[in-house]
This record gives sequence, C-alpha cells and structure tokens, in this order.
Amino acid sequence: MERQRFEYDSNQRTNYSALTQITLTDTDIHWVVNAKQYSLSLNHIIGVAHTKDRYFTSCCGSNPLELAAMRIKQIPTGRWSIFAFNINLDENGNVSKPTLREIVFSSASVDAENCVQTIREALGPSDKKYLFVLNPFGGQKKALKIYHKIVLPIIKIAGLEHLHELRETRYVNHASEIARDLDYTKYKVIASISGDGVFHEIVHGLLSRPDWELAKDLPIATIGGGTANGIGKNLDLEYQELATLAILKGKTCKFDVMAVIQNSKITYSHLSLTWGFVADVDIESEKWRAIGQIIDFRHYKGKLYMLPKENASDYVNVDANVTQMFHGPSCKYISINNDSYTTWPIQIETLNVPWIATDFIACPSTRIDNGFMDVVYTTEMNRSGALSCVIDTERGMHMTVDKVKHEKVVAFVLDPHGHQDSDSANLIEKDNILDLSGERIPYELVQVECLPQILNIIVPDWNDRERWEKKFYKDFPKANKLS
Ligand SMILES: Nc1ncnc2c1ncn2[C@@H]1O[C@H](COP(=O)(O)OP(=O)(O)OP(=O)(O)O)[C@@H](O)[C@H]1O
Repeated sequence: MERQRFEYDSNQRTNYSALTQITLTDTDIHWVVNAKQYSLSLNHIIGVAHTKDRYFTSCCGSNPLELAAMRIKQIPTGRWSIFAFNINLDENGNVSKPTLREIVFSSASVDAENCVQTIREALGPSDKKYLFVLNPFGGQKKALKIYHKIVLPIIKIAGLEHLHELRETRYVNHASEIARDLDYTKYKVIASISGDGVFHEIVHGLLSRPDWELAKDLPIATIGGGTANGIGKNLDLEYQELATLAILKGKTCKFDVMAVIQNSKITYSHLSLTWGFVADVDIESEKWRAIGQIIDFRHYKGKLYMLPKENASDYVNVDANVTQMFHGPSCKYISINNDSYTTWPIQIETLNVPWIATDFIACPSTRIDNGFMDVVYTTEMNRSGALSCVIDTERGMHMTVDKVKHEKVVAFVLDPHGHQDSDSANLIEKDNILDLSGERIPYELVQVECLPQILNIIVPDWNDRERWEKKFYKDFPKANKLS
C-alpha cells in the first residue's frame, strides 16, 4: 500500500498530516510520518473500518469503544481507521488496562476500500461464529453491562457482529447444557462472560458429550463477569477488553483438566479442589482478605493418597466397568490403591492453575498444560499458622512456610472423613466444605486425576506462563525450589 495521506488521531487528539507509505507484514503494520517510523502488531489490532469523520460524544458518555463503534460506516468514503489496543506490560509482565488507539487514514475511496480489505484479510477473516455464554446473575450482576459496553462494541469494530451469538444462562447448569448440545462445527470459540462457575460448567459440558473427542478441540475462553475470575488472572486476561481481543485473535494453548470422581459420578473442572480452611474462606466469605476475621477456625483431619508424577507409570490401570458409566475421557488411574494413604492432612489445595483467585497465587510453579496437578497441603496447623499462610497471598508467601508441603501429582484421593479422633469427634460435618473451582461439592471421598492437555484455551500473545515462578523466587530468594 502506498502514498496514503495519513492522519493520527488518538485520545490526546494529536494530529499529523503527511504522505506516507504503509507496509503490511505477516505480523505487523508499519508506516512512516515525517521520517518517523511507526508500527503496530496485528495481534493488537481490533479491526479496520471505513469511518465517519464526526465524533459523537453525548449519547454514550465517554466510552471510547462505543463511540468508535458508532463511527463505523459500511460504505467507503475515503476515510478509514485502524482500531487497536495499546498493550503495556510492567517489568514483571503485568498488563495494564488497555487504552483504545485509532489511526485515521484518508485516501481516494477506491484506495480506501483496497486498504480496508487487505488489512481485514491479514487479520484473519472468519466464517465461523463466536459464541458468548453470559450469566446475568454472576458476581455483581455486571455481565450484561460488560457485554454491551465492552464486548459488543469490540465485536462491531472488528466487523464481526453478524458472526457473534449471545446465550444467557437461565439456571444452574444451563451453561453445561449449552456446551453439551452445541453444534461445535459452527463455532470458532465458546466464551463465557461470567465468573469461574459458568466457565467450569462449559468445561464439564464439552467433556461429558458422547462426541467429546471431537468437541474438545473447540477453543474455550472466558471474559471475567463474576465474583471470582481466577482463570483470567492466570492468562493475563483480567481486563474484559483484553479477553475479548484475545478471543478475536484466536491463539490457543493446551489446557489440563481435572477429572473429579465421587460415587462413580464424574465432573470435569478447570481450577482447583480445596478442603480445610482454604475452602471455608472461598465459599463462605468469598474474600481472601476476610481470612483474618475467621473466628471459628475448624479442625479437620482427613486422609490423602497422592500419586506423584514419578510413580505414575506403575499405576496405569483402567477399570473398564467404571469408565463405561459416563461419557467423556476415561481416567487412567481409576483403580489406584486408595487404601495406602500416606498422609493425614488438615487442609489441601489442589491446583491446575497458579492463581485460584485474583488475589491468591496458591502455587507459583503450577502450569496449565504440564499434565500435573500441584497439591499444597499441611498436616499440622494452628490458627496463627493458618493466618500466616493467608497473608501476602498475592506473592504466595505461604509456600515459604515450613509446615506447608507440596507435591506434583497425576492423581490423588481425599477422604475428608478420614480420621476421627477426640479432637474432631464433635465436628459438625454438614458444615464442612469441599470446594471444586469455587462451587461446593458433596462432602465425601473424592478421587481426582489430571487429564493432560485435553482442551484448547484462548491465550493472548503477551501471556508468559513462567513468570509467576520467576517472580516468586525474586520475592523469596531463600524459598525451596517448587518444581
Ligand atoms: N440464570 C441463573 N440463575 C441462577 N444461577 C445461575 C444462572 N446462570 C448461571 N447460574 C449459576 O451461577 C453460578 C455462578 O456463576 P458465575 O460463574 O457467573 O459467577 P461466580 O463468580 O462463579 O460466582 P458468583 O455467583 O459468586 O459470582 C454458576 O455456578 C451457575 O450455575
């Protein structure tokens, strides 16, 4: 593309006017203004469109995304814009809230049409639909607002309004039904606009289909719209703008899933299984910060059997009778000898991801795609010990506490009733909690196995999954190795 008149118009209303040359490569757009070079990654571009020269300000307040979406025209006028997000990372790799950038070009109408078409093709046209599953009642009931103010304008700017579909969940497990009954061949992605609860339902729904072996390839994604949006934190997608951009770009990575069996019933889940005081805090107060206010510190004693990654090959033993009882991927270690319990823990967290809440990194060395779960547990802990484990949760300080142990496993069994002694004889077990990815499950023996790299999850190009562990060693140089 050559000799386009170029203007730059940002939120700061900086304007240039000059003849420029635009170069398009596989990864970037470059242009020159007044001998100065500029470039933009295609991964950060939302879309390219013909635009009106009028700037609206009143009807949608000052939301730049809505204002930009209103200025899009279908017919070429000679004026066209590239819309992108400014993506800024700090020294630790944390991404800040993105700002919208618009680069406005003027040229003859026919050239404008060529430029818009060429760049659209470079951005990767889609013929499949983007499915958004929205829980209007999750968290602070903000998901619909997030959809209208952020997701939909971005979809419009990308020129994909006709290819997007919105389904609102009407009841518990509705998202599972949607994922289970979906004609996955028609969709490019299934994304929740919700908290971790609805995302968990989508994971379960996809994997419990009779044709799960085909459906599992459909990329999954989440745009945070609930109370706990733990999965987004792990993928550097805390801002809904960035989560939507990543969905448009479609980059994926493999994602391990936990197969959780209770009473021959299987549930597939993505985040964590917690038991003991950690579960109490997640379910009961929903706020890690409130841990200091836990007055009634319960005493737990359960039995735990772990199958460390080193011993995994000794135990492959598929029990056909059990695996045939449900649709979905079968478990290799279904017959692990759960009589040989090795540990008597008082609390455990089992993780598929480092962050189980946006302010709690439960294990910095956990990877979403390494085929293992990290079990973090304690066998002795008093109230003050418990409190010392949950201050500074954003840096993972509990992993430096002596009494906190850690194992990488391929499977484990937890019997929460495991050990009754005089201390625990008066436990009121109905109040005790087993928490699977933020939701309460029956308080009974649970067998969990990691299904390695079974799903595809949307990730942004700036997500460095090693960085949590590096930061942990930087913060706590004397800490024991976690991997
Ligand atoms: N229309 C609905 N009415 C009631 N519950 C629903 C509805 N749609 C989904 N749910 C349930 O709401 C739960 C929580 O949803 P979501 O993932 O959006 O938020 P969360 O952050 O996990 O939890 P929270 O409710 O605390 O925000 C899910 O387990 C889901 O089953």
